[in-house]
Amino acid sequence: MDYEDGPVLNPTTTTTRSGPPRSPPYSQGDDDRPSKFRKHGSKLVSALRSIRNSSNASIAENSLLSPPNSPLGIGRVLSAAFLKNQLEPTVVHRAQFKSRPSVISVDRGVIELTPESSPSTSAESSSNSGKSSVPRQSTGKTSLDSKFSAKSKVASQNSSDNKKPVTKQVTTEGGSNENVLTPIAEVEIQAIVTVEKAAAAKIFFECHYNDLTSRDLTPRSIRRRQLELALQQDATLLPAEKLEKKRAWMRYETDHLRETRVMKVRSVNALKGKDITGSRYEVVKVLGKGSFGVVRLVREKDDGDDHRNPEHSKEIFAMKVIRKSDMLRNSQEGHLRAERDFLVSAEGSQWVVPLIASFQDLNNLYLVMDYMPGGDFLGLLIRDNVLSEPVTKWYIAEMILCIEEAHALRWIHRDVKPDNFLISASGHLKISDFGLAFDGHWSHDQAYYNHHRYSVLTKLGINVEGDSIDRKEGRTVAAAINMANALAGHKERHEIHQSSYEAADGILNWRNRYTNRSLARSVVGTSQYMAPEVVRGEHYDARCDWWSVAVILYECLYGHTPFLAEEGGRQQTKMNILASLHHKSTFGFPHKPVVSKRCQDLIRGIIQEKDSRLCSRRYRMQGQHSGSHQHQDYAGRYVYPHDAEDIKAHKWFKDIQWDRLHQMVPPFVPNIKSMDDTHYFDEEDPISDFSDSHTGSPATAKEIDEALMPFNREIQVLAKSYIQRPHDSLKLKKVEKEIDAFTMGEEQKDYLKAFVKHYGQKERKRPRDRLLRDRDLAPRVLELRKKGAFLGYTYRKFRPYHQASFRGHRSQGSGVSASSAGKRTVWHRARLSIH
Ligand SMILES: Nc1ncnc2c1ncn2[C@@H]1O[C@H](COP(=O)(O)OP(=O)(O)OP(=O)(O)O)[C@@H](O)[C@H]1O
Repeated sequence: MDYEDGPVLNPTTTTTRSGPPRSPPYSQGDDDRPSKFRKHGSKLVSALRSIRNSSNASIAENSLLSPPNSPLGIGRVLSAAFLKNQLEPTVVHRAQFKSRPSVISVDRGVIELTPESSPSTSAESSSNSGKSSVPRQSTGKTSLDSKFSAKSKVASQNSSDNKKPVTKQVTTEGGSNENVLTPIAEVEIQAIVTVEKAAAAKIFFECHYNDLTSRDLTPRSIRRRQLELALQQDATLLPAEKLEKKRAWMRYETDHLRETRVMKVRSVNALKGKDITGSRYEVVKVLGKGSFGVVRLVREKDDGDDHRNPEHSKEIFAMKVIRKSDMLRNSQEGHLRAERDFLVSAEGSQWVVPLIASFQDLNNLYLVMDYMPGGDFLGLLIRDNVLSEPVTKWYIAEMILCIEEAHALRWIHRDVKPDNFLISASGHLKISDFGLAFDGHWSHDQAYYNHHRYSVLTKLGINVEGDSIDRKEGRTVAAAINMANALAGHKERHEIHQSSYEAADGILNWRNRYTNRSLARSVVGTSQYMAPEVVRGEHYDARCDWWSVAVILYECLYGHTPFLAEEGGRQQTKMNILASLHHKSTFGFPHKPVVSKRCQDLIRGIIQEKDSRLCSRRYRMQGQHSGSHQHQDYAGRYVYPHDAEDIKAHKWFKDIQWDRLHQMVPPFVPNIKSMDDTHYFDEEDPISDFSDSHTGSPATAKEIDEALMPFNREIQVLAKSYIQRPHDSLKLKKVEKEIDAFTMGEEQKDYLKAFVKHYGQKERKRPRDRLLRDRDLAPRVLELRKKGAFLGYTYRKFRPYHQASFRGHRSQGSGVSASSAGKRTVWHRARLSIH
């Protein structure tokens, strides 16, 4: 998939570098310090206190944070507080805080305070007291700017003692003074640590209260209504039986609440490294691999917790494991949150792969889903090359219903392609991979996360150096302008406006009202299936998903996609897409296989510019009706429910019974022998699990020598040289070719290849985020983000043990249970031929 080409994040204005050297904010006495800075100091501590308190109380994932009875009420109060926090600094009302609390103390277990009158390692405190053991000049160079601004960097290099530990006096909350040794470089890092933590706290609270206040009904109340409706309509039950069912339901709800709380506590423990949540699942096989990590087939381990439901613990699931560090380096937080949020909001849908749970530990995010044993639709296309028209029609019809389901929830998928439709045990399709799906909400926009972090750093005048390329680029005027523009864009999108505050009806909605339209232009998707408006980076809407369906329809019938360029790569493919609309020669139908005129007419109807594209006429009339924004997503894009009405009404689909499709037997039903049958996922080369690759501490020389013992010296030297250079997949292929040319047995060659893969370092992409490119800061910042960036990720699906009798009318779980597999009727053994 192609991810958004977002700006590479360079947080600080390079103008700081080229402009006159700033006075280091910490280098002057309190009286000289700009009031703006003082305010930020208390703001930071206030935010920090909230994160500290929150982590103590496990608020992040823990129900101890459970809001008071009236979420709307508390939401308003809290959001007003957030808003205020942006408009003016938070005041720390604590009588004993006569001085500005030190950011140094922030990362310690206890909040410590540095009185401005006390001597300190920081220039600020030394200048205040004049009693510091460190002379004023040298401490001046150790201010925040000393690391981050070019000029003071030179000064700091000249200072021989700027990295030496010096004595700092701190006052604890109890008021006692103590001397602490703090290296000066650490002071600088601590400031960034504080900003990171404050940002994580703000992001968590804003997302949490947005979630609570943005919906009228809780999932629990929806479930209760569904139950009451079902019981009301069931004339076969006696009143006493209905009462018993209600009581049973209450017990399930109580169990669900408790188990959700347990999961959240486990996630909090896992973040502290006390529990490896993923290890509660036994890995059966690796099903697939993507840009994110891996999808594994897993079996829940029987940990003895669940005595009431012995069946429950034996279930098989597909678990998507997403490595946090890769995603953070690639600035994918917005996408990851979007994927999880979409799957949560699609609970109960029969056309979306059901999410069972989501959680995290220190290194990974986990999405546990129903296992789709039939593999993905691409696998089916690969096996059969071309499909007949009736079979194609069936699958395209199901794809249409899948996409309509996402649109009904006001989400655009943006990456519709055969690999993203999975085949369930019963043979029906379900749509998956919402990694690029978007509803335009601010919490799914990466710029929101960047803004929270970098706006404070910029205000504090902290200039992050980044890597050598940043340092080189930082000197060019163009880079400075780019940077200023990128920051201005984020600011506009995510900073609160005074007027919006005054006019606010629901304060937590302010970001959505001010969301920049540019959000609706990001170029994402897989090029072959991309609609022309997406390729051009124009404002697009849900109609882009229908274009992709027409491309798949063509592919099913002809065995290849219409615009794929054999030479020229992605760029040429995109050119072909654009050219197809103007030059008939670039888009036509091959003579073979023979395809009906009706079908070709349908494809032609959809392969059109969006304004004349076949789907729903409502798009053409958009904005003409009052209240039409009810069909717009948060970024202002139009997404209508049931928006394939014109496609469904096309003559080619005349014989499709749209309402009954999900009850009918599909043309291909997976032939599965057991509930963990994975033969539809079998690959020639087994997919390696990322936990197999060497990611921990580097192997010792002894380990490497031992691994190479079976080879002669010449091969040993060569093999060692291979693992010294970091490799990407291209380089690895080259190395493997070289190994193939060795005169040795095939087994030995395979061993050597495995050796290089295992011990060799993977070449890392340059992180998009400048903080994560800075050699000194990156490890610390990454660790913090791994802990704090995904708070609130935990989710557990409501699954009463005897679901069948209570299942809501939309729900159609297709999970494959070990003990129930034999009894299920959905396991149609007869595999129909699809030729
Ligand atoms: N619920 C599931 N059941 C069975 N297999 C699954 C399931 N979810 C994912 N897979 C397999 O894992 C593969 C990768 O999953 P997914 O599409 O979510 O990853 P991705 O990296 O986001 O994909 P891409 O990089 O192609 O966009 C799928 O193509 C499919 O083969």
